[in-house]
Order: sequence, then C-alpha cells, then structure tokens
Amino acid sequence: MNIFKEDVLDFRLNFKVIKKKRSGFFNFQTYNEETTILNNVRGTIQSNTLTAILGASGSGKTTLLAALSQRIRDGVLSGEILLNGEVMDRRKMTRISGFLAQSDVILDGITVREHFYFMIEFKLPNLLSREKKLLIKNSLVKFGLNENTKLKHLSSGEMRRLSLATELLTKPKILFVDECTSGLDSFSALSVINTLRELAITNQKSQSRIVLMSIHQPTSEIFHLFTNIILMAAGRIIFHGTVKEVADLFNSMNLFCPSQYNPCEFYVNSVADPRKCTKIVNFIASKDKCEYDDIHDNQSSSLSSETNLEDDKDYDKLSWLRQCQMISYRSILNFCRSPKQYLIELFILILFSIVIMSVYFDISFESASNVQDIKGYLIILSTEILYTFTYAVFTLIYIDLPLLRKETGNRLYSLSAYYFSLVVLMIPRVIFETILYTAIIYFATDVGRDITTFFNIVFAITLSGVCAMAYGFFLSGLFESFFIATELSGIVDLILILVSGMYMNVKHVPLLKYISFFFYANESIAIIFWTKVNTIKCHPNPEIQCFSNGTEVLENLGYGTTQFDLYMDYFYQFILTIILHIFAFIGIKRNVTRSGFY
Ligand SMILES: Nc1ncnc2c1ncn2[C@@H]1O[C@H](COP(=O)(O)OP(=O)(O)OP(=O)(O)O)[C@@H](O)[C@H]1O
Repeated sequence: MNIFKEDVLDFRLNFKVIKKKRSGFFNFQTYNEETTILNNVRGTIQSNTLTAILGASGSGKTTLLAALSQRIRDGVLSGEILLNGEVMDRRKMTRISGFLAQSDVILDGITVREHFYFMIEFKLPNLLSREKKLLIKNSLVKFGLNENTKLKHLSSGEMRRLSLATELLTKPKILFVDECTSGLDSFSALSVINTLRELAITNQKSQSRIVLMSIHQPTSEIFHLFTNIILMAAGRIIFHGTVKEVADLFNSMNLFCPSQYNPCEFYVNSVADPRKCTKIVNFIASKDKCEYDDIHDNQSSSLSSETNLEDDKDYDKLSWLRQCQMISYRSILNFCRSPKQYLIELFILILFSIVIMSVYFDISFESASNVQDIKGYLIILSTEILYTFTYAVFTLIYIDLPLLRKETGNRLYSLSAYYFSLVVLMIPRVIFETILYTAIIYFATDVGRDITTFFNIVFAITLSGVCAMAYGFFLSGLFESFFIATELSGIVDLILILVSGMYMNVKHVPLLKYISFFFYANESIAIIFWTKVNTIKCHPNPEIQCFSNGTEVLENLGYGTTQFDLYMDYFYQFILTIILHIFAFIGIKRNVTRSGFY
C-alpha cells in the first residue's frame, strides 16, 4: 500500500500547425492552412506508474510527448498542463523534466566520462568536485557504461543507456521518453524498459517520478511491464487507463485478442482501423468512461510556444563566461579526438596554395607586361582562402543546429555563449591557415620575399578572414534550410565578388564596394604591395599600357593609394564584421528557436 501522495500530471491540449499556402494564377494569393495534430487530448498521469503511449505511425505519439514536455515550438499549442495543480509553463517544465528523444544528438568524438563531465558541469554546476566525481562513477556503474569508450563507438543500446543516465543526472520529476527501443534488439529493449519501470515505480517518495513513454510495437514481455497505456489514433486519445482496463474494455466489446497474438499490436491495429475506432469511442462514451471532464474545464489558457530561450535568468546554471569556457573546452576536445575531417580540409587548402604557387611561380617584376599577372596573383592570394573561411563556418552551424536546439532548449547554456565561443575558437584557425597559405604562395614566387610585406599581407587577409567568417555565420542565419541557404549564398557571393574590383573597376561601384570583404582584402593587399613599387619599366611594345610606379597601378584599379586608405579599409571592415555578427546572431537564434527540441 502506498503511504505517500503521488505526483499528478493533468493535461488538456490542442496542437495545430499553420502553414502558408499559395493559390491562384501564378500562386500570387496566399492563405493559411491549419492542421490539427493533437485534437483535445486530455488525461491524468500519476507517478509510480509506467505509462506507454501506443498508436500507429503518425497517430501523434511524439507530438503529444513534445507538447506535454513543452519542447514543441513550430505550431500553436493551447490548453493546460498542471503538475499537482500548478500550471507548468515552458520554463518550469524544462527545469523539472527530462526528455529522452528518439535519436541521440551528441558530440560523438568525446568519451563517455567526458560526456558526463560536461553534462554535470552544465546541469549541476554547484556540486562539489568530489560529488561530481561520485555522480559520474555511480552513473557509469548503474548504467553499465565504459568510461573510456568514445560516444561514436557506443552500441545503440549503450547510447540509449547513456542518454537515459544523462537525463537522470538532475533527478527529473517527470521523464518523457520517445521511442526508446527503436533499433534495439529485444533483449536490449527489455532491459531499457525494465530500467524505466524501476525508475517509475518505487516505494520511496523522494525517488518517485512520472515516466511517460511512446513505443512502437513492444513485445508481449515489454507490454506487461507497463502499468498504464494511452491508445492514440489520428491525434486523439482513444483510451487511457490501466493494462487491465484496456483488456476489459476490448473484451466487453467482444474484441478478443487471439491467443499467440501480441496484445499491444491487437489494440493498436484496432484503434488504427477507423470503423473499430469509432465503435470503441462510442462505446467508451456510452459507458461514460471519460473521467477527465472535470479537470479545470473552464480554465483553458494558451500555452505560448514563443517563449524566448534567453528570457529566463532564474535557473541554476553556469555563469556566462564559464559556459563559454565549457563549450570551448568541449569543442576543442571533440576536435582533437576527431581531427580527420579538419586534416582533409587543411590538405585541400595546401593543395590549392601549391596549385596557385605553381601557376605564378616564375612571374617576376621586370616589366609592365607582368603587371596584369601580378594583379591576378594578388587577387587570388586572398579570394580562395576567404571562401574557405566562409564555408567552414557556414557548414559548421548547420551541423551543430540539432545539438544547439536541444542543449539551449534544455537550458544547458545560452546561445550567445555558444556563438561567442565559436567565433573566438575560429580566430586561431583563420590566423594559422592564412599564415600557411600565404607563406606557400608568397615565398615561392619571385614577386616578393620581403618579410614585412608578408606579415602585412597576412594581417590584411586575417582581418578579411574574420569578416568572411562573420559572413558565413550571417549566411547560415538567413535560412533554416541548408539547401536554400547554399543556393542563395551563390548569388550573394557573386554580388560581393562583382563589387570587389576583380572584374569591374571599383570606381563604378563607389558605395556597394563597402559591403564586400573581398574588396577590403583586394584593396588592402594591393595598397600594401603596390605602394612599395617605386619604378616599373615600360614594355618596348607601345600597345602594352605603361605604369611608371605602383601608385599608378593602384589609381588605374580605382583603389586608394595611401596608408590612410589602408587603415580606413581596416576600420570599415571591422564595422562590417560587427554588423554581420549582429544579423547572424539574430538569424541563427531564430532558426534555433523556430523548431522544437525533442
Ligand atoms: N510541425 C508539423 N507540421 C506538420 N505536420 C506535423 C508536424 N508535426 C507533426 N506533424 C504530423 O502530425 C502527425 C503525428 O506526428 P507524430 O510524429 O507525433 O506521430 P507518431 O505517432 O509519433 O509517429 P511515429 O510513430 O511514426 O513516430 C504526423 O502525420 C505528422 O506528419
């Protein structure tokens, strides 16, 4: 007999998505199309029970879990969720609940121990160091995990156990589990469900929790571990009660589960059949089995799905700087453990520089006939590497997006800390690659072997590289879809190239050139290089344009000719970098917060 009062989760929810559609001639007219995904779903779930949501694919199981756990975003959620009578908004719900998603989103280069270390640092920063160590040790033992295994080498079952252990670090009052047996063999699946049952059903009040899970085709053995089930069809709850009650209901309707048949499959197939489902709904209505109608019928309120991630400052979390430190440390560790991808990128960059170097290897500075070659050489010196920086960042953001959604959504750290850490981490890469790439090209050719000019050029390319990186962030914030962003980036790149002075004299684009970091790179490198050239021999052929010195070349290109122009380039580029970062952050934040984090 239970001597303590159970936690009770009451809910009544509707969830619909509104999509803009186009119609009419040339698709000019737009209208909103509403799709109801959860249709007045209501129920009561108690702690000390293991409740499974069952239903055919597309019946709304994941959406119900995501809505109840307040981790859904891209739609309109209305109704209410109460825990022991207290309204659960998104902030409260994410604080007291854990969500074990169908697919694991993790940084897979680090080891199990390191993963625990970071999760504890993010989730429980106030624990003492020895408590953290003990917690890691206990979690490893309890969930049978090897501390030194890299996450990418974990089996599916181990990964599920790791995710579960991670969710349990904060001892959540409610645990939502979505399809946790997908991809597991029957033995591993049984072991996971057994663990969930142990977590749900206990005699100790302090350890009691609500466990609500969705599951696909559980075996009979697993089915008998559930105490309660929710049967769903077409976004509605058809039945909610104990395992015994569902059997009684079907029996009293003369719907008998054949022997040797998995009861779960029988129930799911029955509610998936529209005729049988209607019969069951009518039967339940006639028996007045719907015991939820008295729950706060007149208190319906709207559950905003627009809550801002950065809004809530009152939860225990790491200080902003410590968040940055942890995010950076984790990224560096992950990078060091899986450097292959980066080494390939570096190898390609070196190949590029060798190709460019071999083309320009023997250009010398003897006469005006080479001026054209040198102009091209200076342009190529910066352009290729700037593209590399832009697209390195651009792809990185899209790769990180699911992790970012999950971790910022679960309040592990703030998006600004992630963004800042990434920007800071990318700067050494920009400096290192610029030095490497420029050194290979610059010192191999005959046009300059002056060390001061080299470092000045490296400095100019680095500044433009940092701006190119900001542009990469900006592009990734424009669209949530990688495909659309990639397609669009080609057009934006083209505009930036066209106004950079490569194909058109910048005098013809007096204002537009300022939006292009390619322009800043070209102009600053040109100023650094050509202002040092005091004399150029004219070619004997009068048809070849003659420049008597570097300043004339700069004037011909439409570029500035003084050190002041160079410093102004640096200044304007700095402003452009800041502006791009501001827009990039707004865009990325919108992309991160637009979708749910489950
Ligand atoms: N954001 C959305 N926009 C449009 N439709 C959606 C959205 N989210 C869910 N749906 C639709 O709602 C229905 C329920 O989806 P849900 O993922 O909850 O089903 P499920 O029962 O968990 O399915 P499965 O067992 O296959 O995972 C599906 O038809 C799905 O396409």
